[in-house]
Amino acid sequence: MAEMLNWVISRLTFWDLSIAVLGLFIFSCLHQRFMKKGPMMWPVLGVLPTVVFNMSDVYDWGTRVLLKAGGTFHYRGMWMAGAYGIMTIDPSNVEYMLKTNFNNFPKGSYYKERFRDLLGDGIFNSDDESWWQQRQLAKLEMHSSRFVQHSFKAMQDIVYKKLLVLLEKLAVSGQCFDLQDLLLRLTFDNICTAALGVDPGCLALALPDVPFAKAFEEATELSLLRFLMPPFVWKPLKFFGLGTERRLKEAIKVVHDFADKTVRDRRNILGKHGNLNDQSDLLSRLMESEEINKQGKTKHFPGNFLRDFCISFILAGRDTTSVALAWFFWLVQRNPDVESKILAEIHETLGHTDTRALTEDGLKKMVYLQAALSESLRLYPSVPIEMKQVQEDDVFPDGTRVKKGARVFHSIFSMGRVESIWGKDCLEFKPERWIKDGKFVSANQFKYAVFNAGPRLCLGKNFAYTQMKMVAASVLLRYSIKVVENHSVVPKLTTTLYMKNGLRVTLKPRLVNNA
Ligand code: HEM
Repeated sequence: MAEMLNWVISRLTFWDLSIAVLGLFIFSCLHQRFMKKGPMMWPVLGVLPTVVFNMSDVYDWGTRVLLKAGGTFHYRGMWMAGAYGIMTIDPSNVEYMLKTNFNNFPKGSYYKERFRDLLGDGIFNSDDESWWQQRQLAKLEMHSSRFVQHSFKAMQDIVYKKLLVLLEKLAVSGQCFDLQDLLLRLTFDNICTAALGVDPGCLALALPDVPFAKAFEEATELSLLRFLMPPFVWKPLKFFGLGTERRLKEAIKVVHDFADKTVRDRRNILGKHGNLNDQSDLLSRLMESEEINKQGKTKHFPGNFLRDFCISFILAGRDTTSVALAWFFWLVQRNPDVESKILAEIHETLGHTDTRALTEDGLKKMVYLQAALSESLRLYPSVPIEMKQVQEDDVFPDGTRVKKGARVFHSIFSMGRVESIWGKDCLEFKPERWIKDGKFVSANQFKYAVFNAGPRLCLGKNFAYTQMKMVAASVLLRYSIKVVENHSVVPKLTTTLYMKNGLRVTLKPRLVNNA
């Protein structure tokens, strides 16, 4: 037998070997293509080439593949890169991961390692005890009537004193502009005011480049780049301070310096006045909540706690509502019947008030607007895909097995387009699906995971709805929005669902008294 094998090997040529390897390659591709569920996995390169081929329409392609695979598939990344796991849109799997067996699906080291330089151990980048403590603190402060009133007042100021003034100028000039960019500026100013008590001024009339905002954006984008690069590339770049890692370090320094200075200045004010009674932002509230020990000395939060806490908070609330509003305005102008119903509801709510200013109670009454915003987020969720890392081997409710260290993705974008969840009209923009007997009816968290679900449910959900309703109603009441002809509206491939080319629009004032 051994002699025969030697005889065969001695006669093999280079071409024989090449043909054998090619045959094996084709066999493995065909086996994968026809015998397994999910996207095509290539030998050595895993799912990578398939994703690259479908990059131009990656979200819709992903939805098609997930539906064809019955809701869940296994994937694997490049050989030796250690990337493997599953992708799912099965609500029972999502519930299992986000609630039932929550502790086995943390954010995990893969995510945290890439964001640690920017976010430290802030709430958005922590698990276990550290996350839980920050969550309790944030919940307490954010749900206090003081914070709610302060943030509402801040929203009113930003909308009436800045956004509407700017829109008036743009409407009069008839100029075409990027509405998404304005909304991003608005929410950045708003979240910084709520978190730090500082308005960076991005939405000023001249639309300036604000170094802190620019650095924040760059630091986020460059941290995300670490998810696309293998560690053996970004880690040496970081060590030697080269390329993108050098730029990341510089951007993070600007962000941290700004936040550190804000914390220092606030401490000085607290030291001088003994209280921060006239400040209702999150940072001031946290500082005032620091314990005072028996000797009358303050026990400060450790290290960079306050800075990391606020930066995480800004990251969480920065672009999510602005991109949601951009998709909402785009969908509304394509659906004039929806627009008419929203307008009718705004007029009904405002009644005969002279100021045409929206109150908190007024916004709460706007059920149809709430439905239209929820519907828009269903089709275009601000966070399209979420990821968790498996702690210990586990089995999902649909029978899928996952190994320790695997990464589990759930596609919120695809879940919003599943017939078995939303019905045959799942691809249509229909706010009515959220209303029953004149009341807004929420969807099951695990089918509509737009704000996450379970113990890590988004802490800013109420804040976000109030902000979105305030902006949407104030703008639609005064202007009809026209998207520039032939402007291509497509999603950008990143962790937040930006419009890749922005939203180029012109404004037409409505024929009413714009007080
Ligand atoms: C349309 C707007 C928003 C959407 C769709 C949204 C969605 C989400 C999602 C999907 C998560 C989970 C992220 C993760 O764990 O990786 C999350 C977490 C969070 N969100 Fe929001 N968010 C929105 C607005 C906001 C706003 C305005 C704020 C702040 C005022 C905020 C504060 C937070 C915080 C602090 C967390 C972390 C919660 C935790 O880990 O316990 N969000 N949000």
